[in-house]
Amino acid sequence: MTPSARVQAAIDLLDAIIASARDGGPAADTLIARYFKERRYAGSRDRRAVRDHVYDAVRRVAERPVDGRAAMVGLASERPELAALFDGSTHAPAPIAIAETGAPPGIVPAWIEPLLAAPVERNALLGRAPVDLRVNRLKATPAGVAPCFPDAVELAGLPDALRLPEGAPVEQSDPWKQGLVEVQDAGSQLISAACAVRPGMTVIDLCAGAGGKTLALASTMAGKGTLIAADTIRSRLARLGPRAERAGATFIETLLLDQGHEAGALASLHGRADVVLVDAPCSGTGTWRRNPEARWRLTPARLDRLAAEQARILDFAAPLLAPGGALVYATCALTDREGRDQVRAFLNRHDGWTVEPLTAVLGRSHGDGRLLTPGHDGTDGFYFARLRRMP
Ligand SMILES: C[S@@+](CC[C@H](N)C(=O)[O-])C[C@H]1O[C@@H](n2cnc3c(N)ncnc32)[C@H](O)[C@@H]1O
Repeated sequence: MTPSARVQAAIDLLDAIIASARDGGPAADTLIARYFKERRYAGSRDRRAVRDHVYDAVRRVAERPVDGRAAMVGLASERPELAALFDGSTHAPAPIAIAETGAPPGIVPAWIEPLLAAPVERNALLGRAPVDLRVNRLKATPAGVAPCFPDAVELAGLPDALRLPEGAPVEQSDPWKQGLVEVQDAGSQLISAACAVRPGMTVIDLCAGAGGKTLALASTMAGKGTLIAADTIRSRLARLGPRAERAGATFIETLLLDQGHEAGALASLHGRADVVLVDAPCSGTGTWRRNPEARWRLTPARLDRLAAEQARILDFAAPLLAPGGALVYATCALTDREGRDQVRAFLNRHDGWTVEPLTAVLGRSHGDGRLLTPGHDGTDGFYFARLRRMP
């Protein structure tokens, strides 16, 4: 592909990404993979160049652009060498008209800006994310694994964490293939640690997804006790199976819930759990550095639906706790509505609960819980709180 044809390919892909964000379709990574599967003539350098154009354009724009050309023309307005590739030659984009300015730059969509928690450093939301590893204590120790990753640095206060530079190809390494390590953001590791699980406990990970945090809980529980991973999406829970096998976490049970009718499947667990983790579905505002196009997907109506769902999940989670048990609420969201205010509203709706102060190495105290941000902590953004059901 010529350099100009790569720019046109990026424009075509951006068109697809914009439509998908508007209509709730597949993620950008999936669309890019599909695009190149159908275009075998593109070599690895073409693919890398097109992908870089696409993500540079996505990262640069906060509001969903009208089309892919507007996104790329906006990027070209800051890069003369890119603007020169709009030359109208075969497979190239048409020249940029004098009045054509492209999509304006921005970090946070204007409507979300006032909803973000006040301490959030807006400028750091689109920074580069490192690769964090969690050592799986079921199979390894940090001291045993560290020599396999000479570039890794330890993270103070997170004894099982190792940090590698952005893009490190961990999944090709033997320790990953053998289940000695998992890729997991340090913020997620901190939330699992806030659950303070111990071997022998009964623990429910109520929004387990593909089990990132379930596996961390399994590691701390040393394979002893009851650990239930529940979710409403079968395909996500199915991804936990092979991961758990690789990690040697064979004691995990999975529970598929029926959206809107969760209470039935959970009835036999009422009053039994020592710890319930609610890692709720959320706006993902804390993970924009990994999914920058998520900014183009979120709408006020979607945020309303998410906030209502978070409250509903908390309400059916609460009866699962044994007296004295701990409910840990977490979201990778940085809006107060989904974090601080959601926890306060739960405490206002339910009698018999107390807040447990969290003294983590990272984050800041915010409302009844803790706020982690990319700018302050170098992790993805999270809000989490630990609540205890009074005995
Ligand atoms: C933030 S993700 C969980 C990520 C996961 N805990 C991890 O660490 O990888 C939220 C999950 O909640 C699930 N979910 C959505 N509504 C739910 C409900 N009503 N009950 C249980 N899980 C739900 C979603 O399918 C999604 O997998």
